[in-house]
Amino acid sequence: MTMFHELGISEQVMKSIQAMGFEEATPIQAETIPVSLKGKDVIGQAQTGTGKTAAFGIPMVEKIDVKNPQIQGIVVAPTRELAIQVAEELNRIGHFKGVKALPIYGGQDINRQIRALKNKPHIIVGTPGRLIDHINRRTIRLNNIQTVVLDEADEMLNMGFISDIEAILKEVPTERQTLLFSATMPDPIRKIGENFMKDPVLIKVKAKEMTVPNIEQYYIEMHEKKKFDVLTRLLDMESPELAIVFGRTKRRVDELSEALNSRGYAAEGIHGDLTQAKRTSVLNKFKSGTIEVLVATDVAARGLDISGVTHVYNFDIPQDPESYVHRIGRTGRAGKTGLAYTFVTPREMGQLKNIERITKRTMVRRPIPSLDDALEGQKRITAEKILYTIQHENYSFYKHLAEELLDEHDSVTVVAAAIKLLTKEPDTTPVHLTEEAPIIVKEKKRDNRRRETGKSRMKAIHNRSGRGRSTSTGSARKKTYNK
Ligand SMILES: Nc1ncnc2c1ncn2[C@@H]1O[C@H](COP(=O)(O)OP(=O)(O)OP(=O)(O)O)[C@@H](O)[C@H]1O
Ligand SMILES: [Mg+2]
Repeated sequence: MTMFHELGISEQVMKSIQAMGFEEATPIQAETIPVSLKGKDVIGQAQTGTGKTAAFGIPMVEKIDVKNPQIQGIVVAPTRELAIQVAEELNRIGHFKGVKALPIYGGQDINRQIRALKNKPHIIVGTPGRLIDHINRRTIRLNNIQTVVLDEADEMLNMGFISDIEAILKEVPTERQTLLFSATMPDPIRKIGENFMKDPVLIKVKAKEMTVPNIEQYYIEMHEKKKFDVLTRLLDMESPELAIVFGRTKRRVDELSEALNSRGYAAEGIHGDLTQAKRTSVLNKFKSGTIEVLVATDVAARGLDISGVTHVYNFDIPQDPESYVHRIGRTGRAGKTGLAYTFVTPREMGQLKNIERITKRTMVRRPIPSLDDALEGQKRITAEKILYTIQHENYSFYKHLAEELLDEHDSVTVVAAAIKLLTKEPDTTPVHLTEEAPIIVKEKKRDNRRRETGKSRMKAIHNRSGRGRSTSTGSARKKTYNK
């Protein structure tokens, strides 16, 4: 256990940390903050939701000279929403010191950003495309930058972004400090990152698994056509506080959110083809609980920190193990618990095994839930609501009517009718979903990372299916197990 004041942090920043409600430093913070304060380049890898933002944010803010009006630090992030979130966190950390961070991202009026830049932010948090735009217009100058952070570094150094990153780093003085952070860091990508760094210190918070232990991980094998019913049954059974459903494509996300709405769920979609205004409004509605299901492409997979996300559903299995780690990491953050379900078609079982091998964690097989399971779940929720009302609310106003009803009917009849009225019965409104092609991986594809013998692979398969069966408790579940 490490307290923040043991890490050499100034009084002003300590005040912010207290105001943010942080008591102890998380392991990645305890390990990286002292090294980073010494000015060393750092590659920091730790599981999702373990406070990597403050791990780079605290030393970054410490290094800023508030009297210097030039941009001294830059954070590059893969999505607009993440850039906004990271800038917010840096502003919180920098509050008492007077350090200002500004998010710069595509889809927002560039002139508005140019005006905001006149306020002389000390740190810019940007998405690559828009940053390059500003560099080319000479509306931001990076010649005084001392610290560069690549958040979600493996994503930023991947094919889609690498040339942008190179273009940005060309503008930054070479005698800078460079920090790379992510929950995942495949070796080949880490090596690319090292080319941009000076004697980097690799700080990897030791963990047996790549995913957080407090996320329960399940998979359900089913045919493509069954997926939507399974999703709605699970939502009925588990009534998540907030849930994220990940789909593979933008079309998928649009169709899924429409289908969920037609069955009475408050859902909206987020993906890269929507206007920024729409993306922001959907995300805000989700944060405030106006919508309870966010349907998303991988645009929402990385970095987003939304409290209250209790469930993640991979409606389509992710393209790669890293995406899996980040998607499910939207729940189970900062020590909270979470549940993750992955839907897998029979032809995609190879991909599931790949994910399990790379994350070093097995998912527990779950049976296909039945309509009865869904109804039972909703009935239980009604009962919980009634009990809560009995204990915590004032219902004396309704007692007279209750007595009148009980004069004519027995109590079980009255209560059963009331439960029926309060219970959302499973809705089977037909919906339209275009089929997605399955992800078929040859088992050998990623074996260069961690070779596995045929024998141990068989053992893994055997263990998993064994565990799946032992978790199917009720008879209804057992019946549907092999559907
Ligand atoms: N020392 C701390 N004590 C308590 N809460 C903390 C601490 N550090 C960070 N947090 C909180 O934990 C949550 C997750 O932090 P953060 O978003 O930085 O995680 P992350 O490691 O960057 O995750 P991801 O890999 O998903 O990006 C945030 O809500 C943050 O405020
Ligand atoms: Mg993060």
